[in-house]
Amino acid sequence: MCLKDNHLHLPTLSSPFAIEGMSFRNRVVLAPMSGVTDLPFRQLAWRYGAGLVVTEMVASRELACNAGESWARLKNTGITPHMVQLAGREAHWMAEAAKIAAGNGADVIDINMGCPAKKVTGGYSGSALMRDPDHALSLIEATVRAVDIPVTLKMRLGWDETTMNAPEIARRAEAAGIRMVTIHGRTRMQFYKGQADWDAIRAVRDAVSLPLVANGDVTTLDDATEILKRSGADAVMTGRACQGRPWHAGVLAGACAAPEGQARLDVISEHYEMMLAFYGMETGVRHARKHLGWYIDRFAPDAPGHRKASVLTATDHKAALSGLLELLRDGETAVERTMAA
Ligand SMILES: Cc1cc2nc3c(=O)[nH]c(=O)nc-3n(C[C@H](O)[C@H](O)[C@H](O)COP(=O)(O)O)c2cc1C
Repeated sequence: MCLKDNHLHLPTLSSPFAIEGMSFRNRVVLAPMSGVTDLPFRQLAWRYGAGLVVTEMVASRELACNAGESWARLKNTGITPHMVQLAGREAHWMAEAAKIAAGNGADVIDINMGCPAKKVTGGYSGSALMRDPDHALSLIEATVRAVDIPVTLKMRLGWDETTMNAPEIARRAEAAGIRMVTIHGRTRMQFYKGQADWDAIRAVRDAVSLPLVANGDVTTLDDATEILKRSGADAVMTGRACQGRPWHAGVLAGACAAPEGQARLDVISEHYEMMLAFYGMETGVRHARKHLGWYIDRFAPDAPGHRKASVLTATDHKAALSGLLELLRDGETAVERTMAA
């Protein structure tokens, strides 16, 4: 297909798209992010109009053995479809975990083959699986066989620049029954360095006819349009750009306007309360700190260090929230003053 044709057929971000057996309300997907896209965050992203949201990765063996925080990661209320991401290195545990997830309300299982973290790749899961496509395929086949809900796959371009095997794995995954592939346009060895290579994702487009989601450094509407054009993908996935603005995927999809002023403070307060309710007071206060930090960095970037630190170290939830709101109000006043000058 020539570029001109491709441009003419560029899908609109706000339009629905489908995988076999299921359709999604638009083409902007919130990326799975461990420690970030917990249930409160996903609920907000969903309410503001993200087309699809994905849980944090759930370690398959832990889930099957009832250990760790896996069960909390599996929870869902009010989001349809419920897409659960599983990570693991053994076909047996992936299959067991997939059955548990499906039995507990998952509508889609996503297999994580993209995580670069040493803790994960050291255990030969995440992107390490891309180094051994035969083994990766055995995991995929076992997962697909275990459940009768759609199974999707998220991976990188390859392990490093000499082994860009995403097209080969995608082709084999399609034959094994995978229903959608997401590609982060970096290799594992790049971690998060440099720019994601949106053009390189096109090699996967050319290899499979599955629905394809393109990911990596999508922040603005222009980025979202450009990654679709360059990769030939059907949908985009955005991750870090949503930190400190859970509504952002919905904004990119044209489903909502970014909240401003008091409306923004209200969402942020609600997010805080949701985290306290989800994790319990003590863990909630600790867990919420990274989100508060992102809100401050985004909306009060010039906040004095000592005020930011006092919000982020507060152990009392009321003190943390009131300190945060004060900082954000001051941040807005500073922006208004700059604009008036
Ligand atoms: C804090 C953090 C946690 C992540 N956790 C996961 C995860 O659990 N599963 C996964 O497939 N990818 C994970 N990723 C990768 C993202 O899903 C996404 O592929 C990557 O951030 C690139 O997209 P972006 O440039 O829009 O952020 C994580 C990324 C970040 C920054």
